[in-house]
Amino acid sequence: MEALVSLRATVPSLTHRPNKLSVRKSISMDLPTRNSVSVASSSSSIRAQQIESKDGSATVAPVPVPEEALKVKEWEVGMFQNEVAASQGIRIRRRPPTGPPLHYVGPFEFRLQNEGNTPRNILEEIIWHKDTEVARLRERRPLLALKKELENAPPPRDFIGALREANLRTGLPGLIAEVKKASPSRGILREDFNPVEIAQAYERGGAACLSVLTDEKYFKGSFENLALIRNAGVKCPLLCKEFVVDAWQIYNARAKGADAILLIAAVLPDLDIKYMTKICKMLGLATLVEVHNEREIDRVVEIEGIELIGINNRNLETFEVDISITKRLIEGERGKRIRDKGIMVVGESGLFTPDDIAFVQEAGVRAVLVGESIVKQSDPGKGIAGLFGKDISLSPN
Ligand SMILES: O=P(O)(O)OC[C@@H](O)[C@@H](O)c1c[nH]c2ccccc12
Repeated sequence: MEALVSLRATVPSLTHRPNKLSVRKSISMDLPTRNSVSVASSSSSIRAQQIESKDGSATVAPVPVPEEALKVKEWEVGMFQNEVAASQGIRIRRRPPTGPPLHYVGPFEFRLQNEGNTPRNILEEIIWHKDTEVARLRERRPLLALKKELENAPPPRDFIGALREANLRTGLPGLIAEVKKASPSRGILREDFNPVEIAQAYERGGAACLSVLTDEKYFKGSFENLALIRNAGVKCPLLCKEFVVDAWQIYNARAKGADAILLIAAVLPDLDIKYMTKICKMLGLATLVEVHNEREIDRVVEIEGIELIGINNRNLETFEVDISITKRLIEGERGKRIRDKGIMVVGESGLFTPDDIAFVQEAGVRAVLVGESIVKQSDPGKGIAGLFGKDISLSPN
């Protein structure tokens, strides 16, 4: 049996896009386990209203009272973001598309599993989790409080300048060495994980900059690690490796001592990247904008103020790694455009040997971002010499 749940008249603010609010749901009598429907009583704060359903018959549907209209509005914004993103080829949805918040769906709550509520891949799962995580954190420390903290933050250092300098000094790509304990694709990379010791070893080994993972749930990182490394006196500029979905996170990163932050083009529409880059500039942070395919790099190159683009050889949706992606994305005309604009390119992920480094250098990168191959070594500093095939520390012995 098929039922059409029309939300049109339940959310007055959405009537300008009524077609987006008709949700077709299959409800069968003997509920199959994969499409199970859980039903709970609706909130008492919902008023009922008569609406016309598709076939013209009148039905009763709930109307949110004003204090809850805000939640609906938030949901609407989320949906709108998903649409803008999709128009730019972004497949990652910022929020689960089935909504609005449960009890607006009808006189009963309907929650259909595996019908849009399930993330399509790991990146989408991370983003959905991040969105709620940030909303919670933001409530506890509003932007205004965070802005105050900035006054006491250690001053930002020149991330891109350090990469350029290292490239000139060694004739090899400047190294961003990643402090990485684990990842969803590789599991735990290092059991005895002391972030400060690893950071100091990287610095001694000749890293130009460090990348510190701050996501807790999926990468076992933390902002505490970032602050510890900064406060231990490590001089290499620090990249905050986060999944940014909200400008609040940029202020937070700077407050913790970051010198640069990652923005992922597979997640953020152009306008977000543009305005987040502006905020970063204002705060003295560099942005590393990460891309993985032609469409993303073409979008990013045209955004005003972009200075550093990272090409991730790992597809964050499937975990597949292929270092020839770096080469493919900066070949020919596209590469020329990037060089003409003076944008520095970073080759990211899956780099293990001197041959790998030579391959991406030949392709045109002037910096690399490396985690697994060096963090796994008993002495991560010596791991750098192994990666480059030579000692690149400032005082080689
Ligand atoms: O450990 P690897 O394969 O050397 O990769 C490092 C870095 O490129 C990778 O951790 C990374 C690149 N982009 C990301 C975005 C989020 C989390 C992690 C990443």
